[in-house]
Amino acid sequence: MTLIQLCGDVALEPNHEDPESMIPDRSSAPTASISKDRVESEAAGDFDHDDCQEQSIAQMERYAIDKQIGKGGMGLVYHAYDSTFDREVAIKVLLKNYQGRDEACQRFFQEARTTARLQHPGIVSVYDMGISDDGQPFFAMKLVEGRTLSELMKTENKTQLQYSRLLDVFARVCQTIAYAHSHQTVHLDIKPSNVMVGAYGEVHVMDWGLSRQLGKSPIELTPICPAAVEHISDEQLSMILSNSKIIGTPSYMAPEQARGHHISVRSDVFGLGALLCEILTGKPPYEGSSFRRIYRRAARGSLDKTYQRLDACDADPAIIALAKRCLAREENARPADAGTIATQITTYLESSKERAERDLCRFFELSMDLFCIASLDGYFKRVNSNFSRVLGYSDSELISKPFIEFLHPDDVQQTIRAIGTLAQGDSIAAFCNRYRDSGGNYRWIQWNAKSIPQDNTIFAVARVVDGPDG
Ligand SMILES: Nc1ncnc2c1ncn2[C@@H]1O[C@H](COP(=O)(O)OP(=O)(O)OP(=O)(O)O)[C@@H](O)[C@H]1O
Repeated sequence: MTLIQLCGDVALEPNHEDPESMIPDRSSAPTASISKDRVESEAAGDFDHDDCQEQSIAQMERYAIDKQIGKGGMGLVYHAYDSTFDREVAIKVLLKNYQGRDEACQRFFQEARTTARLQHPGIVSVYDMGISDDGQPFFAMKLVEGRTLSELMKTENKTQLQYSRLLDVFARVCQTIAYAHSHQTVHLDIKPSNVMVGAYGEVHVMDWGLSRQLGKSPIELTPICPAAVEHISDEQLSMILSNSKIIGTPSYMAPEQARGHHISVRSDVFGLGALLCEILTGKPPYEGSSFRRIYRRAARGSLDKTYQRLDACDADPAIIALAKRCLAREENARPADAGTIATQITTYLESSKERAERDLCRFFELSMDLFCIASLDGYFKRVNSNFSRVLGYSDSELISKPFIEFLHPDDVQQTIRAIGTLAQGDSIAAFCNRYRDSGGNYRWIQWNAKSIPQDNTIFAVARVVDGPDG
């Protein structure tokens, strides 16, 4: 039975109405499974993920396998110890069901080679590849100790601080993809589960298994006839996509990538927009109760609801506009490449930090109070101009000596006790001591302070009072 008719260069007209309404009721349709969540070209097939429960890898001479730490569309990832270099590594092993399939093996090693060729702090280093002692294709790479962006987004609540942290992660992803674009490589599967944030804040773009090397022109695929995917099962759709060499994850896919027209750097630009959309709204551009529904939305570029969702979120309009530009249905309406987005988001983040700093300084200047940031080991790190006005010293004089040197000798012990209280994480309120001014006179100063012990930092606000009782 012929399931599909592949046609020539057919474009799907984006449906600006609710795409769900056009889909016959197939409430019994299976929901997207892991293997179908991502569309793969050569290796797609009858893989059963339950089988990987039974897959293990024998210990190797160089690598001592510890435990499984991840599972992806093509492989299992293990934590291991590399005895040659005395270090921990991650080892990815091709899933058992793909072993013995030449194309799948080639693609697996191609992933290792591409990742190794791209040398950038945002891409894990590949150390080794080969066949394990028990005959399984594997490659060894830097072990990233951290969490995926999708895990981070689930746990982070969206305070302003965490939101700007996620935007920082996004900027780093853009820089990494920009580097890949400058080496004519497109990733084609940008999504939160393919971004890992390490324990020290390092950001890695993972899973270059679907990446492609671009020539001078975009890579042409085999376009899918829209009618072919209207009334078919998820399994049939998987097969059609596989035959058309369509690759990616439908929830995050550019329309031209999903339709099988072609792929270019602007397909990755859409992927970056999809990542930004999930950071801003908590959801990817396309949602649906089944793989088929999500795929159809992607192929049609049914983005009206996505744009509405973005408009309704409480992010800065400049960032919403950037996300919408990246998610433009028409490729030419998107930013030219990841480098352009990296510049825009970095400029935005720097200017918002500068703005926040400027606003803060204006408040400091308006106030008659003394503001300072100090360290728990007894030095001012930063003081506002009121310190100089009140005490007559320059900022550098105040910062260069332990603050205890300015104190009245009778106030030293109780000040040390107050710092002890702050070091425990407790605040102090209306604490008074005397500071010597540049003329040798002592001024009573009343402090309110709190600390962040893990940052070794005290934040304090003070004012001159007539005596300990004000
Ligand atoms: N170098 C690494 N260090 C630590 N953990 C890793 C490393 N590489 C992968 N992992 C973990 O293994 C999981 C599976 O990774 P993998 O690249 O095989 O697939 P994936 O990107 O999650 O899935 P898919 O291939 O289906 O898109 C990751 O989500 C991550 O948690």
